[in-house]
Amino acid sequence: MDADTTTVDARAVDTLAVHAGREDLAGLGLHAPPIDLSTTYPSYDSRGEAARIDAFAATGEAPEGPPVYGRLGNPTVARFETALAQLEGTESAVAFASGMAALSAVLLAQHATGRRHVVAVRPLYGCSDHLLTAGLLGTEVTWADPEGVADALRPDTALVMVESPANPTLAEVDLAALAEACGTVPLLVDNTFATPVLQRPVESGARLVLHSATKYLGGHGDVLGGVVACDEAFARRLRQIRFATGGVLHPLAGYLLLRGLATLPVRVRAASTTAAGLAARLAEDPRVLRVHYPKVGGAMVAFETLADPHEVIARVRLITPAVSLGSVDTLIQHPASISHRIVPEDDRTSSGVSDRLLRMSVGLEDAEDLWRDLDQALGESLATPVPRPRVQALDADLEAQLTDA
Ligand code: MET
Repeated sequence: MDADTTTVDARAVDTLAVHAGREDLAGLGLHAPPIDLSTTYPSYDSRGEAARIDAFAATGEAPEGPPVYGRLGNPTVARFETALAQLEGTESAVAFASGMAALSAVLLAQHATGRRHVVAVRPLYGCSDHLLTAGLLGTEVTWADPEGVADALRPDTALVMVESPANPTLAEVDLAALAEACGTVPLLVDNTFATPVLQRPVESGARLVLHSATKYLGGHGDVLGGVVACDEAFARRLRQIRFATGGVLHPLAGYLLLRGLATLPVRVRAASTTAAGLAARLAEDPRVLRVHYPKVGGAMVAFETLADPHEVIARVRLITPAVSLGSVDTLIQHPASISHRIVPEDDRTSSGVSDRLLRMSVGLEDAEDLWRDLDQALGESLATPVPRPRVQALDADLEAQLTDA
């Protein structure tokens, strides 16, 4: 693509979201990006193909021209990668079949250097926690508070990993301070919840930015994907891992993700406005113990109720009772039962994922309609009001009192 990078660098996120990855379309006489479903790419020049395979194996650089075979790359997926890299402010991005495939590729790339130690900050999405804790890819993990990361680093530390805002508590980390504490160890920030509309972690010193593209990037609950935005040197290693292990993003998914990016800023801002309003109303509600809403904003709200959280889930009628997030419809789920079920109970609760916590992904519905549904789902007012902090992180003492009661 012939993008003028000086101009592109100066463009606002709203403009990039609409135009990035599509720079060549007018020249091709196209409006919608073409979908290339090829698994293989014919060539009468086997010597040339051998050279291209050798070059890819040696460098991981995306092949010029047709990619030989679908596992080396795909032009439709490449458009999404180009666009996401521009939105995150990185040189490159490498897309995968899911967020977990993307995280696995980062771990494999680092472990291939002989370093298997990872320092991570809880909470993380339950399956990310599980992948590190269970050592399925040979990882040895040390869990640390953000302030303890520097002390947890070892000569064989391959990676520091954090989510901010974190899934599901929406806890935030000072990314610039954390990046400083990491020194030369790469910092991976899962930016799924904030999206590049609200936060660009590389500007704070992160080397790797992870997304479950299934969520806000896709935005409509109809595509699974993952992506790592990073410098080109790391992207080359990720492409080699992707080629060898096969966790590729399907071209149709690439098309849908590029299409989703175009509306990302308007979706995120609209849903964030509604989410902030709902968080404020929940914080004033006597049936709600605690509300978690991040300073960076966003469309995720977490809260704890005195009512049985399973009953609240059972009573929603407009809100969709489902795991996942980032869709146009509002979703609610109980992390201790679903998204974080696989994390051992003690680890879950000690990282703030209480059994009372509900996590809501606010969509694009009317705010009053959503409030009416939440209001009826929360049930009758309590006979005995409980003293309640407002919007803040978990209060361990109060939680203990409630558990004992
Ligand atoms: C399979 S459970 C979780 C899916 C998604 N990562 C979420 O947090 O909702």
